[in-house]
Amino acid sequence: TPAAYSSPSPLPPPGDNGSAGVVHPNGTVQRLPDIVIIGVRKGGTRALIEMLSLHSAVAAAQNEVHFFDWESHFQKGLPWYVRQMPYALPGQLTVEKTPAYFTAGKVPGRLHRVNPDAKLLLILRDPTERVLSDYTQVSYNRLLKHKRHRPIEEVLVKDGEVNLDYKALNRSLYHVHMQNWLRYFPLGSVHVVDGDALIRDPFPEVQRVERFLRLPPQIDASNFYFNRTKGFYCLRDRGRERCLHDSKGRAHPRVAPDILHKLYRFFHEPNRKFFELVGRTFDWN
Ligand SMILES: Nc1ncnc2c1ncn2[C@@H]1O[C@H](COP(=O)(O)OS(=O)(=O)O)[C@@H](OP(=O)(O)O)[C@H]1O
Repeated sequence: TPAAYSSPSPLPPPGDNGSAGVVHPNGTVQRLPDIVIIGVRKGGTRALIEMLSLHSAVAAAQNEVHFFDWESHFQKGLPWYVRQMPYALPGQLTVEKTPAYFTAGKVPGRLHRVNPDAKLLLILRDPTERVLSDYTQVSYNRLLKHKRHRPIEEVLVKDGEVNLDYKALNRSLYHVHMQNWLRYFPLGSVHVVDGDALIRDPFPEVQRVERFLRLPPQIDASNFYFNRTKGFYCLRDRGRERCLHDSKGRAHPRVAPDILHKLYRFFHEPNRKFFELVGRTFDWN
């Protein structure tokens, strides 16, 4: 009832997510997501949600919703969140992706209160590669706004050491953020997608996601084809071919080998901690 949302907290009391759906005359329903792609920023979240949308039992939100991490959105309350969701057919699972969720401290607790049974997809890349991708995106946006951007070496290193003040570096400390998620969600609720593998050969990774979500296997090898111009796999959906937007798959800056090695070394211990947390290793530098 609307009164429930006029309380100081934008969320109803725990266990009450009765707001959960808006049913439309055509039989579709907008409801809280069953699946949330929580990140990581630049991990391949767009590719993942597009690939998952190939499945007929998945309805995906088009835009990043930023409900749990942006206060201005969060204050609008659950009914607003639900209205950002796609129109799902009966039997379809709803999914949204907001890459910033993974590294935003308040998100796991908030999401857990709304849907403790949510299935979480986390797509990760080699942490160094992710930093370079993050840097590339930020400098590209600054360039568009005619703002100055600092050369990569200047942001990565300070007084000869890895610059811990650089925010993009923190976002690649996967164990720190994962620990925060595991305070609220059991490991079994999180499936980690190997973002580097998804770039090289998406189909097996997508099959693993299908299995985790207990979806009947439906996505097929023929849904993917390598586009040599783009240099990435693109999608074939009922005969129609499409690649991701040009903002996906940008060239990264060249970094001096000694700095690159410093970064690899820096991430070695955090990576080990992450592998321990999730009981699995990844092929990172
Ligand atoms: N098939 C396919 N086509 C194009 N791009 C692909 C694909 N699969 C994964 N990727 C990688 O996705 C990276 C962008 O990640 P995100 O979508 O998570 O970025 S964002 O956080 O939403 O901005 C993007 O990072 P960059 O290469 O650094 O641009 C891509 O490497």
